[in-house]
Amino acid sequence: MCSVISRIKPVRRLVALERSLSSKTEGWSYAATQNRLLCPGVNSLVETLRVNGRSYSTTMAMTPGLLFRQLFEKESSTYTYLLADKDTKEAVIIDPVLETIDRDLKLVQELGLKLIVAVNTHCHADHITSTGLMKKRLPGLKSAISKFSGASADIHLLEGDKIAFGRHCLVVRETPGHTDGCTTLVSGDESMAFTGDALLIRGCGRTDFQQGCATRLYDSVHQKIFTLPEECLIYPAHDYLGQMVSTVGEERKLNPRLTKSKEEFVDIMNNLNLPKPAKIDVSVPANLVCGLHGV
Ligand SMILES: N[C@@H](CCC(=O)N[C@@H](CSS)C(=O)NCC(=O)O)C(=O)O
Repeated sequence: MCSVISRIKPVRRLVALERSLSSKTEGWSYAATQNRLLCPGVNSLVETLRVNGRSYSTTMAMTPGLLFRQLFEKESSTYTYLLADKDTKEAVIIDPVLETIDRDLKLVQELGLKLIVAVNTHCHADHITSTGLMKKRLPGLKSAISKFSGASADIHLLEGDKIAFGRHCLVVRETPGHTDGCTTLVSGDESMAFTGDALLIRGCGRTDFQQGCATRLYDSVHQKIFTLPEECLIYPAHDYLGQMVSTVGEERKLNPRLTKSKEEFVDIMNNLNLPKPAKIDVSVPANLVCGLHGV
């Protein structure tokens, strides 16, 4: 197993999480987030969250020592996320897109970061990942994706795996349903969840291709995402309406699909009648090999 990935038994995970939460510094603690006030309409660009009297943009990390950037690729409406330890400079990128590789690597370089893992939340059908090309440009960079994606990568992720960067980490939760290999990546303090296409803001990933299964997606979201703290920020892989962030509490209450019964959800998903993603026939084969096929 790669050294940046640690696999711990589920019973030990709680103990480890408790330890990491109790070691917070700068007068901030996970418990403190329980008191934070969410401004109304947290989705909007300019609104703020308040923690212990301090204001934060919804695109800033609230974990001390964590650098966080939300980046957008407009053709596929994909969000890429860059997270780094401010002290060690070790960084992880989530769902980078081929078209924006130069922008993303420039930012990494400008910020003096050392990118150690490029992770895909799943095998995307609508755009080509840049992880393969990034690996060519940054020797030492490791690619990661779920074992159940069927895609090649340096690291095949499983439930409970931890992707460590400096003193931070992302914990893998398997959330299949949009595809078999969908994962949600949760920050170690459970303040942020990168949900890929499993849960979108007021929506969810479609289930009509690539092993899609509406009942599986419903169970994944209810068991693996809606069980996170209600203040946990939701960062999806896409948004088609300009929304950038939500929370577990908001989606539990307001998601028009996932607040329904499982039977109603399946009916909604079976009747979306969406056109196929325009690039599906090139994206899927390419993403099965880190985005390098035919590129
Ligand atoms: N028009 C886009 C594809 C839009 C789309 O199908 N998005 C997917 C996620 S990317 S596979 C999805 O699950 N959408 C759910 C929804 O309710 O919109 C294109 O041609 O690429």
